[in-house]
Amino acid sequence: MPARAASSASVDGRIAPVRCRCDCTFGSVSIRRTPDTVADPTDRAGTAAVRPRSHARCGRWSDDPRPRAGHAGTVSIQTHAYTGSETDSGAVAVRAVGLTKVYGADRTAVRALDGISVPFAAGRFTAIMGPSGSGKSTLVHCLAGLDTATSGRVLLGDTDLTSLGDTELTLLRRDRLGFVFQAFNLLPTLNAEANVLLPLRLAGRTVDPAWFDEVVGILGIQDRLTHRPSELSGGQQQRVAVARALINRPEVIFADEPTGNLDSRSGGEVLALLRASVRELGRTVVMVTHDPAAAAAADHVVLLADGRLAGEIADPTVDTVIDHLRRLGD
Ligand SMILES: Nc1ncnc2c1ncn2[C@@H]1O[C@H](COP(=O)(O)OP(=O)(O)OP(=O)(O)O)[C@@H](O)[C@H]1O
Repeated sequence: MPARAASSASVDGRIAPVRCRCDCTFGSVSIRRTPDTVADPTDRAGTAAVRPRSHARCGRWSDDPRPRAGHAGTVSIQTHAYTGSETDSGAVAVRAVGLTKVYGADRTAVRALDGISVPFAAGRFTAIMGPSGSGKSTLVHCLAGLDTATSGRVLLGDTDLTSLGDTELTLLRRDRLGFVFQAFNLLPTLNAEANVLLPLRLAGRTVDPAWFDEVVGILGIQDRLTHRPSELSGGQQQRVAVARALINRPEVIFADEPTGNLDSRSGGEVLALLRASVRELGRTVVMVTHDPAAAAAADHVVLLADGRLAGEIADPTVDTVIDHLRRLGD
């Protein structure tokens, strides 16, 4: 099923109210690419001139007050922005509470996380940044149940991950989380469709064809579904990985340097798609990155230094991110 289109109007680069034909829960997205598109990761909305801001679940519409001139060559995603109650109410999707992680022991001990407490808002895109060795990957791995903390807690909604055994953690990761890694981590013997569907197959769940079509439509991989990873570009492989992360409608998608192996164009497209996952599909994304342009695609940046929280940036731009990193000595 192709993504449904939203009707729109744009006057002199200003956002005009639009009426959409969406009938899904969180709203749908229609992606239009012009032949000469060039991804612009600093385009925070990942949109062209018109970005309807809607309350997709109740059908209310409003103007985006900010003038938003079209970015030449931007990945053009015409959206129903997700402004659901989770975001509005400030609900937290996942939270670290006094989290400490020590690798090794005695003289070789490394305190990668040092009692860090930080919430990650539901329905938002948060980037984690900081100097090399500051604990970014360790934090994300602990939040995602891929690594166990030495002390402290990780709360996914009401679930305390640190109280779960290995089997429970495996099931939780499978059922409630999505992952996007720098190295794509696709299974080479499976085609793109089978890779996307893998989490559902492992869970013994059936596929919702409408959701599958919507996800692959958003990610623009409809015509690559029969290809194996070796037959796809890096950017296409990462699109498949994002689709796989979305297919089980996870509460949180964790991304560790998702653009690290991509050229700037493909990286920008993947960032726009992660934003679309948040704004159009109501997901929560937590992403580790070294790239200020990638961080500027997020709603919020959490800064780490020496395993501790070292600052936060609301509504980051490339300049504010670089400025904060400079002050951290990165
Ligand atoms: N398995 C491990 N065993 C021992 N020390 C580790 C291990 N993993 C990470 N560390 C150490 O923990 C600290 C934090 O590492 P981590 O990879 O989380 O940092 P990072 O901020 O993600 O770094 P980078 O930006 O370089 O990827 C570093 O000093 C690192 O050397």
